[in-house]
Amino acid sequence: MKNKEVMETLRKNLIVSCQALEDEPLHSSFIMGRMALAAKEGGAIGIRANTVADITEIKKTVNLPVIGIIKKEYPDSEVYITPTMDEIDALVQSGAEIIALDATLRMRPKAAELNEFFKTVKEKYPKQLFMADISTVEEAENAEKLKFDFIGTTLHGYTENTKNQNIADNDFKFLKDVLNSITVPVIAEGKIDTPEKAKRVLELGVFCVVVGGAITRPQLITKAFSEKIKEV
Ligand SMILES: CC(=O)N[C@H](C=O)[C@@H](O)[C@H](O)[C@H](O)COP(=O)(O)O
Repeated sequence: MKNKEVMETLRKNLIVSCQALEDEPLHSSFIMGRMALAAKEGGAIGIRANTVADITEIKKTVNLPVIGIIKKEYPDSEVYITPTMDEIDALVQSGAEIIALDATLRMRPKAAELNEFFKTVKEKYPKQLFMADISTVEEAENAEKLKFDFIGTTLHGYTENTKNQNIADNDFKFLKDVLNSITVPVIAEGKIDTPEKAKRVLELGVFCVVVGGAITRPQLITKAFSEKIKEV
């Protein structure tokens, strides 16, 4: 699929994140492939996935554009979503239409800084689409300057600066601030856990929306039920 086609396909649509880490009950590339198929049957137009193994299985199972990431922890950095060139190289090989990476201003492994790192990435892979996973408006503005193709709110609430914050707070105030600050397509991602929230972020003007756990992490879905009934 050409980049222009990918953009057109995803516009105003739903992407489902199909991820299960090693310590999760559904950890299995086969299962992630079936999750992607279920997502497609339900109307998803794209898939977000972690690891080359999962992406390969998903691409065998459904013909949908993929946002690929590799989550990898390094001892010298808090950055874990596609932190280094090793993960970028592997994702390019996997054929992921879009590669997402941590675009916070935190130090990357081996004391690398985002701006220098991403310049090198773009020089190496000028035709690849990239998504910036950010947590603050400042990071969104920086990612726009770096010429990322998409900016996602993925890490809002997951960094030291933003912990305890939720994208839906104050009728999506953070998201509105991001949308007012940049012109690059914004992808709403992270804790969009109801169909109503997905609709609301599209009304506010995001390019498309990614939903993960609320669709593909049954242990979290179950927890929401089991905790609710305890209120009785
Ligand atoms: C913070 C982080 O590591 N987020 C990850 C990024 O890929 C995934 O674990 C999330 O499931 C994904 O962003 C979708 O979000 P939610 O599952 O809340 O709909």
